Amino acid sequence: MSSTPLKVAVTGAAGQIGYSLLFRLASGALGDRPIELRLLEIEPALKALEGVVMELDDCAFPGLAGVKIGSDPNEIFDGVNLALLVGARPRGPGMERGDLLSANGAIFTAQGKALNAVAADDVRIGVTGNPANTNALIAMTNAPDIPRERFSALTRLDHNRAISQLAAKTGTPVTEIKKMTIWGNHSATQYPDLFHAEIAGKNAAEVINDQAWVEDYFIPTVAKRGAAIIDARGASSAASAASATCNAARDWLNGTPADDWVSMAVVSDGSYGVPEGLISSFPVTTSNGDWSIVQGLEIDDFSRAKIDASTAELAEERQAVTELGLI
Ligand SMILES: NC(=O)C1=CN([C@@H]2O[C@H](COP(=O)(O)OP(=O)(O)OC[C@H]3O[C@@H](n4cnc5c(N)ncnc54)[C@H](O)[C@@H]3O)[C@@H](O)[C@H]2O)C=CC1
Ligand SMILES: O=C([O-])CC(=O)C(=O)O
Repeated sequence: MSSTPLKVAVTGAAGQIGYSLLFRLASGALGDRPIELRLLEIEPALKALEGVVMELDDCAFPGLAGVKIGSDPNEIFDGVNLALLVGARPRGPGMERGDLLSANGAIFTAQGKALNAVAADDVRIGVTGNPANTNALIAMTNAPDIPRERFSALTRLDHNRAISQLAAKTGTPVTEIKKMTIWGNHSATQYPDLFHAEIAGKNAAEVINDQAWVEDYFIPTVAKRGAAIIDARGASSAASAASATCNAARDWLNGTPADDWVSMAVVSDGSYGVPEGLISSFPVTTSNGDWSIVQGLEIDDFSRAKIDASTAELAEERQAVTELGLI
């Protein structure tokens, strides 16, 4: 393992997710390698961010090699190996993700360009800020010199939510649930697919053996969990989103176990009929910082319709940001 610190940029670092994410990263969520944090915020939030940095200092984290803050992406992204793009306008009560497209498009255009100009050659970019898939598409398109495979949008929170629901339903530890898949968009159209998942080594759909539960409870509970949390908390999920952001980055950099896979929204190569170029969630394995889409899964008519509906929404979002001139 390299002892040179991994340079990790976090945008929106003074926000809700940032307040959980920074402390997880600094305490070793990505592994034993020390990290240097590069924190990007808008000018008015820098004072609050200074307070968060005081708290990071006060934790005396052994693995935190340095912290730099600022509002200029060209300075903050300089030489970064990992960029976690969290900063965006979050959804409030009654808002759909479409409302966020134009509000957030400009942010991801500028950040894509800055990453293209100054990030390290090995940079990996994870987008958490919503609408995450399309924000990642905007950043990727505005960073033509960075390989497209280096961009990913977060569907790991949905993946974790799906695992948790299956664990609760079957009384099984979460560690026994493997090969969960989220397909499509990080939105209410996403398709949490348990037909290839395993519970203690057995096919999850066969263990559950209750299609009505899958259709009427499992899928909507996972897909609408974000809205349920906003409704209950009056603010969108933050600690769980930070946790999933760490899980996704750790697995991307360090690899997935041989008997499992994870869900990541990555650029489609046309696999499973998902239109080429969309950033859509797939089952993936990772190794040495690279991902590959798990191939050869059988997709029945029920799953096909669900995947198609979510990817159609992604194609509409792509069309909308094309018309806005963002890509
Ligand atoms: N993909 C996922 O699973 C999830 C995504 N989210 C999304 O994550 C995003 C952040 O959520 P919160 O932390 O709760 O929001 P927040 O509003 O608490 O924090 C966002 C921060 O981003 C900053 N920001 C805005 N424009 C920026 C820019 N151009 N550069 C740098 N920073 C900028 C704001 O000043 C603010 O501090 C939202 O878009 C939210 O919808 C939230 C939960 C789950
Ligand atoms: O739903 C939202 O706006 C926040 C989010 O992405 C989630 O919790 O999955």
